[in-house]
Amino acid sequence: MQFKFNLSFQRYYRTGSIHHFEHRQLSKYKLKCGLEIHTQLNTRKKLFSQSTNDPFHSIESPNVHTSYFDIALPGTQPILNYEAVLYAIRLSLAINAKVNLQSSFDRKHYFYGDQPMGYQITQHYQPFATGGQIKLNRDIDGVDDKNIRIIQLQLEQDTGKSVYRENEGLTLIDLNRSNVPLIEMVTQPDFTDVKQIRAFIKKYQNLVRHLNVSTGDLETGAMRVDVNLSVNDFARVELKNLPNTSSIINAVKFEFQRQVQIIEDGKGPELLLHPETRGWNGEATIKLRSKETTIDYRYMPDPELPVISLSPLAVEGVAKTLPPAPEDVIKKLMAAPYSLSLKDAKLLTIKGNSQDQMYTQPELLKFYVETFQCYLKDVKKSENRKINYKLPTNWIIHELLGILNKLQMPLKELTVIMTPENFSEFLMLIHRKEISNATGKLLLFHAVENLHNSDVIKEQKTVNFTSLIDEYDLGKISQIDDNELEKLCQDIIDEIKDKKLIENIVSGKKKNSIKYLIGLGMRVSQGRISAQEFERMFRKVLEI
Ligand SMILES: Nc1ncnc2c1ncn2[C@@H]1O[C@H](COP(=O)(O)OP(=O)(O)OP(=O)(O)O)[C@@H](O)[C@H]1O
Ligand SMILES: [Mg+2]
Ligand SMILES: [Mg+2]
Repeated sequence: MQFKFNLSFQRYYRTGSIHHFEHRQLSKYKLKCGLEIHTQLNTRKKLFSQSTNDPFHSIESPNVHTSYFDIALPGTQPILNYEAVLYAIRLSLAINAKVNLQSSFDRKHYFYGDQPMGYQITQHYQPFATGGQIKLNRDIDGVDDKNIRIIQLQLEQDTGKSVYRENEGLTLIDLNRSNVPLIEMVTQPDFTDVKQIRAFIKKYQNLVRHLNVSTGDLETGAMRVDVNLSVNDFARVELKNLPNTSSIINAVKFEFQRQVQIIEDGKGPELLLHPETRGWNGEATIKLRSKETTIDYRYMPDPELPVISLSPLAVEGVAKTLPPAPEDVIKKLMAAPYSLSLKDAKLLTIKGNSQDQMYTQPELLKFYVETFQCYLKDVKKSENRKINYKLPTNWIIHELLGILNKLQMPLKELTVIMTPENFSEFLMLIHRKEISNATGKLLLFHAVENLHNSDVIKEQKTVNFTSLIDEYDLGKISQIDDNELEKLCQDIIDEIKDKKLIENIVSGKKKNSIKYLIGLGMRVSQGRISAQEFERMFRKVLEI
């Protein structure tokens, strides 16, 4: 039956008739979803041992970050890592959850090869924090305003990893991940469509990165999302092992349709009465286990771990160190005087993928804000008082970061010698039209590259752009003689071997190829003559 249904679903889907289906029928079907999100904390040590918390070396070097406790040698006992407790307070406060001053650990029993103790230490009866919410916001998250309530947060251990070598009939066990601290955050079933789920995951991911409690990466498994889903209040189905956002979204879409179809066929009472757990094979959700085979975890308080007893002062202390929420920073940047676009404001606030960045968001934001303030002051002193709000972002986000990436130079290193005052000096050269954009790009690149390769950094002298312009001979030829420019364009045309190209430009067959000529001109003139000037002159010379 199941299989038959899947085929008919595929047919619906592929022929596109799903749209009719949606309009005609779907309003009758109410989706209800709740999420459980597991996040690895990036503390230095593991949750209950002194091993290094570094779960991502498994393939090259399995089982290197393991203590006797992590591999469950009999007689070893857990000792709580307080850093994890501080991280948990941070995250709880950031989502307005109530930190419980007393919380405790419980054992959740199940048998699995990568779970050597035979149970996982979690918080079942008295979780770490309760309540709270995350608000989805139309202007920032791109979905209608919606409040997602949080049920609770609990601290728990991660398990080890099983590596299956099916053709050899082997399962290898790697315990580097065993006992890595996790926070499980559980939401109320408040989600009513898939866009809210996508926005929420992104927002929560941004938050844990912003708070510096986790890398938040889904690809590495540092963040793992389980989705609980029901339709019209039939039993909830839990979707597990969803490796990335697109599988989460596709699995939810599929599962919703599957349940709708079952209800349509009148089989809801028969098939959707019992909770079940399903996985995702890339095309369909597949049954992993049903209620009947659900394990009885035999939860019991862990007798080896005392209750976590927090003083209200500890919680207040952490509260004082919390950075402003990302969306407050974004709103501020989008308002005057910065007036940034949502995209640029996000870039300055929200950490992207955690790997290989030459800067942290707070460093970048500080540099931007300070440069912006200097630029405002400098503009007030200049003749042209019209503020170009985009100038600081364009040059910092779009140009400077590109250069730093190319040179693999950290922003921190650069800002010692290229201060916000210096950078504003550079922006003013463009503001006053003393140099063109193209020259600006060259100048900035040379300046950063030189600093990168020289001893200036050690001497900690700051950069002086005005003298660099002379040094590199980059002054803009603002009053270029038309005859000279004409000769330059003629020379460029004469030197082109591909005469067909010129013919095609003239005949209009390949109009756009004139850009190639302009590019050559810009290169020859080192960007000191503008593209518009070149275009005008090439057209004149070629008589088009
Ligand atoms: N009717 C429902 N439809 C959809 N989701 C639901 C429904 N009822 C509860 N949920 C969601 O199911 C999730 C229950 O998670 P919780 O961690 O409490 O229990 P669990 O899944 O049984 O335990 P485990 O941690 O072992 O997976 C919550 O996210 C909740 O919002
Ligand atoms: Mg669950
Ligand atoms: Mg759970």
